[in-house]
Amino acid sequence: MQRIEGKTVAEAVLATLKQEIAAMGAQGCTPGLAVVLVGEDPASQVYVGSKVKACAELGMYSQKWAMPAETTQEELIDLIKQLNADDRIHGILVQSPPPAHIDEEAVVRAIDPRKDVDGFHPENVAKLVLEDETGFVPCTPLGCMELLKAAGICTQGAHAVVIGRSMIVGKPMANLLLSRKANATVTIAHSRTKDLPAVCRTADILIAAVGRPEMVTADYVKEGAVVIDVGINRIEDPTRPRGYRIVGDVDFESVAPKCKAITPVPGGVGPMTIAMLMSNTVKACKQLAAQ
Ligand SMILES: Nc1nc2c(c(=O)[nH]1)N[C@@H](CN(C=O)c1ccc(C(=O)N[C@@H](CCC(=O)O)C(=O)O)cc1)CN2
Repeated sequence: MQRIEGKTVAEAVLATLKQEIAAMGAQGCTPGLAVVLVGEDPASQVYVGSKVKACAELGMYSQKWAMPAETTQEELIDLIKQLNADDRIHGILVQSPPPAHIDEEAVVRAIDPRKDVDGFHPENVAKLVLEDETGFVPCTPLGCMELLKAAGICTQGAHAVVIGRSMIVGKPMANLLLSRKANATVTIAHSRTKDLPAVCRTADILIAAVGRPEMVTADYVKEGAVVIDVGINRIEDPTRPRGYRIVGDVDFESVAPKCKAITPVPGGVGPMTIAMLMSNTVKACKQLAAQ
């Protein structure tokens, strides 16, 4: 069994980006990212902190906007308009999920698609489906594809099963696997799929993006399959100093012995999400500079 170390792959991606950013800076073009957080969700605060830290480590410009939970939709969209017009900013993202009173779709539509480094804007969704590489692909599925590549997993003709149909992971993941580059045969499964374990057992590559702690057990996995665990779930654990631990959607202990390769949680897909965000911001900077 090969353990796919996302942390190591992410570090390599970031090291390459750091050199590229230094060269861009010498040409007078430093990529800039604006990260917007509405509310005080503890996990979101951690992720936003990691994004700003990654920018600093790479020599990128960043702005962090921490707004109170009661921020109105109008105030948030006003900020986005301001960031759209700011030449120092090439990438804009609003940390998800926002508070319930915010219409996330309307907020995403307000972002200039050329600065939508999360790849959530309908224009970028369309570009992914059309395989137009000028668009931005959501960071987590993009990171999963990089992990498959780094681990030497061939997707050509493979049967990939994606569990989950979210706009952030499941749907873009399926599109990437289906693309003419990857050429996988793709099944998208979800909570209403009949006999989910049986469907998953047909997968050469199983992508778990359900958001349910350790739901995918050994009976979901074919012998020799590749398993990519996208889940990041906090579960209570009084033995830990923080009072919780992070587990994936896959029960690693029972599944790993059956796998050809598997990603751990933590240290698998999560760090790649941040690395791909940095990569998308560099791409946005280059594309905007070329216009
Ligand atoms: N606007 C967005 N919101 C959200 C996205 C996104 O891509 N754009 N993805 C997730 C959260 N996320 C980044 O935003 C993210 C999640 C997890 C990790 C990560 O590195 N996890 C570590 C464990 C971290 C911990 O201890 O808590 C790991 O897996 O090793 C990075 C980014 C939802 N929202």
